[in-house]
Amino acid sequence: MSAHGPATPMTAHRSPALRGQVDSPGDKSVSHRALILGALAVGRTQITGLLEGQDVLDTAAAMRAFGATVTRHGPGAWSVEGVGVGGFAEPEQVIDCGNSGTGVRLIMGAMATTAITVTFTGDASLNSRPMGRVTDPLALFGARAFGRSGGRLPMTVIGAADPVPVRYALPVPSAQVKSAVLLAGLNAPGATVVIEAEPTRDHTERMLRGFGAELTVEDTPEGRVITLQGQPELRPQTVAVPRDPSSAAFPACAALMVPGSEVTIPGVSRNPTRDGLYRTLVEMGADIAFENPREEGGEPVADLRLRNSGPLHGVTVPPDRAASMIDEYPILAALAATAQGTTVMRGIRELRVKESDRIDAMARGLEACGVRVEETEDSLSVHGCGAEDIEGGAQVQSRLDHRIAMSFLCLGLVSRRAITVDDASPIATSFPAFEALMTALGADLRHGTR
Ligand SMILES: O=C(O)C1=C[C@@H](OP(=O)(O)O)[C@@H](O)[C@H](O)C1
Ligand SMILES: C=C(OP(=O)(O)O)C(=O)O
Repeated sequence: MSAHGPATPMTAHRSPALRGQVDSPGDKSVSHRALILGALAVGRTQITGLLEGQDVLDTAAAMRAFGATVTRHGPGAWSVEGVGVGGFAEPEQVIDCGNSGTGVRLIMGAMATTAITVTFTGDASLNSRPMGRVTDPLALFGARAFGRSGGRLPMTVIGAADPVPVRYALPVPSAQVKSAVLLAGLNAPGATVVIEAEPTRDHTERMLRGFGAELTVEDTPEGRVITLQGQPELRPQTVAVPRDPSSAAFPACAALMVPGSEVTIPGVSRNPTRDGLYRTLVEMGADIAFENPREEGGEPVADLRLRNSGPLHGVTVPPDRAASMIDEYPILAALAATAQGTTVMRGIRELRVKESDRIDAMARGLEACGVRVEETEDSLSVHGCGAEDIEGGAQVQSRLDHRIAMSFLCLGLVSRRAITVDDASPIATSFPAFEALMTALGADLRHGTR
């Protein structure tokens, strides 16, 4: 369970060149899925490299509440004794998913076709996010949901006693919605079909296949058509979680902001549904090498080597890239402030329903640091100042959003005057070692407001 403790301000000061290697954390998306599919398999799944961030710990606690035996054996080494598809027990307590949209939405899907009743809640950020995007398709299976106005948590979901399979075209590009439908489809007889017009991260599809489900993916004029045969017996797996490209983005972009930096980040996922930021950085002129490309745990990975070899230039990021870098726009916006010229990010309306309204959070924070921005409902433009000319000197609100906090702490490493984030504690949801790893590279991060 996660309770939000007292705010812990943190301040970033202009730093010397960042140098060294970063063992960045396990992938958050893959970690949630490994725990949930492990809980739905029959037998013991072994996981290495699990992200031990609060979001994932909350999912682990939830899987225990549904009857799985979840054990930590050492750093990142976990096992899950599953209860089988349809075997979830009704939890005795409210399921608290903390700050995690992925956790709550995937777990709602996983329980929606079992005849149990579950009440979900989260922190103030999660309780303000829309759940109708998940409960609408789950209703087609026969599940019912009763939440607060606007489809918000706390919410009680009554799983379908007699589920029917579903054919569903995603109205928003969302891997969470896609995954919720596929996980619900596991306990429905027959074929559940999800159609996505724009490809989103495909970890659920990859992992379902790995656990022995029959799943096909077809590219058609309508989009990607994913077909899952229901009621398989999932076989336990050994899951090696790759390192998270969304977390690696912070040391990577910090290295590209701080003059003279050279940083290596081994074993980062290069899954093409996640690599939009890295494609964008190359277009901006970044010096990045993707070394030793290989496959680990069913995902392509590579060692990233980044050199700061001068200023980057602004680019226009097209809307069709948004899904492949959806969590990286905050750090890209910070990096764009240090580039020459304007960076235009289009097709990003989904950022408004993340842990915070990330377009607004970045726009207001950047303005407070002396950076000129323009926003629309669906876009953000950042006028770069060059690495040496960001004013900084602001206290920025992190709004219970780990990525906003980390983005401004990275920007503070180059700004003239220090940047404070009012609360760095949300960083522990996805990247608990952020401060330690960044400090080891030479970043000047200090607790408090000075
Ligand atoms: O499926 C996932 O693991 C995730 C999907 C994305 O959310 P949406 O599906 O809402 O775009 C992303 O922002 C989130 O951090 C993780
Ligand atoms: C959007 C994010 O996570 P979630 O939706 O799982 O809260 C994120 O980690 O940036």
